[in-house]
Amino acid sequence: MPGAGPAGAATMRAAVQHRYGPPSVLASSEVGIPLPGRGDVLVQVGAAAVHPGDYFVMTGEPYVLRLVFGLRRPRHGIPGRDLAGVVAAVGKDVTALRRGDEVFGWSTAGTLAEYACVPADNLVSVPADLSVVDAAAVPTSALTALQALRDIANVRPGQTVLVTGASGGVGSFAVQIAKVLGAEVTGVCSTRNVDLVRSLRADHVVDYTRTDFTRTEKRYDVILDNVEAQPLAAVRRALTPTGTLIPNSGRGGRWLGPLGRIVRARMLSGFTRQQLKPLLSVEKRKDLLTLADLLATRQVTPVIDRTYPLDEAADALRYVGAGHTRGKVVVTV
Ligand SMILES: NC(=O)C1=CN([C@@H]2O[C@H](COP(=O)(O)OP(=O)(O)OC[C@H]3O[C@@H](n4cnc5c(N)ncnc54)[C@H](OP(=O)(O)O)[C@@H]3O)[C@@H](O)[C@H]2O)C=CC1
Repeated sequence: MPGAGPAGAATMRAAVQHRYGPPSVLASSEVGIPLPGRGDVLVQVGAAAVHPGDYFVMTGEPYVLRLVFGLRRPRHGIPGRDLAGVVAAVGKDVTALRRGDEVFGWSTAGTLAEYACVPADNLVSVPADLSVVDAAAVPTSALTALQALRDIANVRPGQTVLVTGASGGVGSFAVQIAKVLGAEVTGVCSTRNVDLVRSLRADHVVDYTRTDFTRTEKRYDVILDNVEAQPLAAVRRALTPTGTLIPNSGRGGRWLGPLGRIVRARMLSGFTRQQLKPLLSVEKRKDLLTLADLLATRQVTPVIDRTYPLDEAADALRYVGAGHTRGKVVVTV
């Protein structure tokens, strides 16, 4: 897009993949700057977070993902969903944002690049004093945690909530959001992350290398299981009689995986509707605004594990794919 890039450049740097595969399929390339449609915003990307979900989409495994993202090769050559940056240009119908605004939000793909085209409805203003890296870390993971705890589990003050993978991208937000909702929170993590999870205001921390939470006497009203290291039936033992378990390992695809497991568990293991609920999180602008408030008032603070420059996006995805991140991994552009 002539005029949008620096000195009117029409091309940009991006992490591009032409086929499914390991992180080495991602190559730093020069490509055309996308053109914003009528309701779109062209964002000059400052930072873009990467998720386990981005890793699965890059590899094209499990295969069922290819039904959505392209059968033979990825439909979107540039991966990446979450971003923060500055508005470089707006489409004809966009009135709420203007060139120069600092924004964060999500796209279906294409954020691992110098510029990304995003529907204006997917973006909100970055709260004052929040860095571009912190803002990019928020959208998908924090929205997932918020919707799981507030909307699906309907967490109420005084309830007991257990979060597995409490040191990870979703878990580190979930611990903080459960506290905001007034719950008594237990985070499950490894020894090296105990202090981190305590610093997120967890009331109790279970080190899974020493204690199996499914084998203690303690019972929880809500369990958000971001790891699914134990079978659902074992985790059910740790629920109160009216408790709710939300599995969220992302295994088998974002929606098909949880739905498949829940149908099987309900049919074969006698889980009730109340005991087991699928997490089908959907990005909503009003939830992003809620999160912007929580960030502005410092009730929620992103945890950043590592940042990588755009040219090393493959290394960022390799690291995320290994599954041991502490908070979020962000690519800076
Ligand atoms: N439904 C949705 O919309 C979304 C789903 N997801 C899914 O949620 C899952 C979690 O995502 P995310 O938080 O980003 O993942 P991360 O990779 O960021 O975090 C995983 C964390 O879990 C810890 N961990 C590993 N094994 C255990 C264990 N047995 N018990 C407790 N903690 C453990 C890891 O640390 P260590 O190994 O050091 O213990 C790491 O900190 C993913 O599978 C992802 O696909 C994510 C975003 C959206």
